[in-house]
Amino acid sequence: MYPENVTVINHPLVQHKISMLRDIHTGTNEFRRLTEEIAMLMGYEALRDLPLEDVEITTPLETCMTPMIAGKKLAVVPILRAGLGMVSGILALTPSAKVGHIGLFRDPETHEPHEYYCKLPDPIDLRTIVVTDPMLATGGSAVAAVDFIKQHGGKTIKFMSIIAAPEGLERLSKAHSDIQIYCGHVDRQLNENAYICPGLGDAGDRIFGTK
Ligand SMILES: O=P(O)(O)OC[C@H]1O[C@H](OP(=O)(O)OP(=O)(O)O)[C@H](O)[C@@H]1O
Ligand SMILES: O=c1cc[nH]c(=O)[nH]1
Ligand SMILES: [Mg+2]
Repeated sequence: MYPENVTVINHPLVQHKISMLRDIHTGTNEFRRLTEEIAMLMGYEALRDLPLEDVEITTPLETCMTPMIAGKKLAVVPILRAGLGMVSGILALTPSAKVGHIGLFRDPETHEPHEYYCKLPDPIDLRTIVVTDPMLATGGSAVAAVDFIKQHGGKTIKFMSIIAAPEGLERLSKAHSDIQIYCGHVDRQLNENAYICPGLGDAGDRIFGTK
């Protein structure tokens, strides 16, 4: 039903929390908490292919070889602002991950993304990079962020969004068929202002309490 590089994480806990996130009555505090929890649950799934290596551990009874995550080369890269809300959820799983930032805002008229900040951890080419943004609408911001990471040398990229529009999902998966895309729910469509319907409104504003 979706392109090969797309995974919809339809776990009941994720679906339940997304429904709470959508609710117009969900205030900033709860919205932040839910965004963090959903990111953690999605991260559990999105990171299931992290490489393991056997290391020697001494238990109270004996010494054994037992698996641990190989290397420590993970980077979480939120798309500012809204992607920031997902970072703590991923870091709860991988506390040693480095964090980069890509600042993009969408022009309200043209819906084209504009970059205003970029800082990525070195060596970016050796890291698994998890890009976070709760909303994948037209896909313009996601495509621009992944373009940018690739220009800086990034190779292994996973994109995580909580809600995706079919239009954005198609655009991102076509533009970057070599990355893995994870989303919590695929909504019906974009409206004339390129907002996702039914969606949840403006994720950045709801996370940070701005309007
Ligand atoms: O798929 P697109 O059509 O590009 O739209 C999605 C982008 O729009 C929102 O950011 P916004 O521009 O509102 O910035 P903000 O996070 O600072 O609020 C959202 O967080 C995505 O980054
Ligand atoms: O529905 C949308 C679309 C873009 N950005 C948002 O925050 N929400
Ligand atoms: Mg916004």
